[in-house]
Amino acid sequence: MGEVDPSFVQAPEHRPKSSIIVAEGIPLIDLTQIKYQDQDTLLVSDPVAIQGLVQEIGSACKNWGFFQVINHGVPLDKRQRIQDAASKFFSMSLEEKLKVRRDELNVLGYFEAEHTKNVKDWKEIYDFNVQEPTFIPPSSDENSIQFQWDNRWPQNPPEFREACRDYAEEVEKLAYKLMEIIALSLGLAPNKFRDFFKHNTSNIRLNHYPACPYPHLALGLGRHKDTGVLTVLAQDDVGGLEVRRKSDGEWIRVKPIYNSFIINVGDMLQVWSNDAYESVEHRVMVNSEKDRFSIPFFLKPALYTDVKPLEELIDEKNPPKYKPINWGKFRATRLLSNFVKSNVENLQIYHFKLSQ
Ligand SMILES: O=C(O)CCC(=O)C(=O)O
Ligand SMILES: [Fe+2]
Repeated sequence: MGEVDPSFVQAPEHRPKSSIIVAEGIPLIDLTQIKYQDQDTLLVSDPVAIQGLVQEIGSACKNWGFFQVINHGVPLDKRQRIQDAASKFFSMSLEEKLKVRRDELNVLGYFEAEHTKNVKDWKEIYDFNVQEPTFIPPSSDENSIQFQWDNRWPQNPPEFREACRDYAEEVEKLAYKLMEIIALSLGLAPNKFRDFFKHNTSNIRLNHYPACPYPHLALGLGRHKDTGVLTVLAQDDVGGLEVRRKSDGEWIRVKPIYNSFIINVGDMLQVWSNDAYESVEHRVMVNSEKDRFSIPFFLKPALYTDVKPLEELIDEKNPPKYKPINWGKFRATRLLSNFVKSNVENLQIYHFKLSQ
């Protein structure tokens, strides 16, 4: 088996425990009621009809920051096609995959050296943006780095690009439906968030966690919070995702449920909601026998968006907890720190907290 490369080894306090808590787990929510809605028509022609669902999703966002959905309306064949394409892509030679490798300037494509909290993850990934081309606002800062946001499509497998695009279209619709419900759950107009996504920077990531001989030392993905607004994650049947339970800080394993999606609140929704909903830490265990694949869709606003607590949610008793965060700058700073391994913590939303 040989020695493990030390760059993968987690500090003892962050290593996986030998006992797994499955417990109650994150809430499971049935979306049958909104399954057939199109994203162009508001759901709330009859808000009373979906009141129960709004409440369920609101409590899940508040108490867990995570939930799982079934009967979500994303066609299974499109999910299967992207899963197959991902598996074929990752099974190609490293040389082939490196042709579309991400670097300091090209932020999309293949990457096999990601560090989370400065420890290397046991995984390889492929990122693409959902909106092509990504809308880049003119920069007012001459010194800012001009990243390349163009998708870097591999030549093989030939069906890759189409499978990615078809799936993205469906999962994006689901994300917008969920954002309407989330708006309602915060007492906002259902279309409150819509304009933020006109020039969105949402992306999809294909994750491949190869079987790992050191499951007690390494993690597939170290503990982190998602920076965007909302994540819609498809995981396969291997399992390994753990969520930090808000009530007591325990790591709870998310049990795979066939054809379900895992939804979680991202940092930007935490800021918009002025901490009503929090972005929760999660991490991924590796498996010593099986490879695991997962596909998160990260809903993200336009680069020019200044994210700040929404006016409707603040008043004298509940003053804003954050200074405005320019999404483009926040993202650029994080991209730079993710690329180089450094010993300082990368930029987090609490750096923008206002003292109360
Ligand atoms: O693979 C998973 O289950 C989670 C992936 C994840 O958290 C991420 O890519 O941000
Ligand atoms: Fe994540």
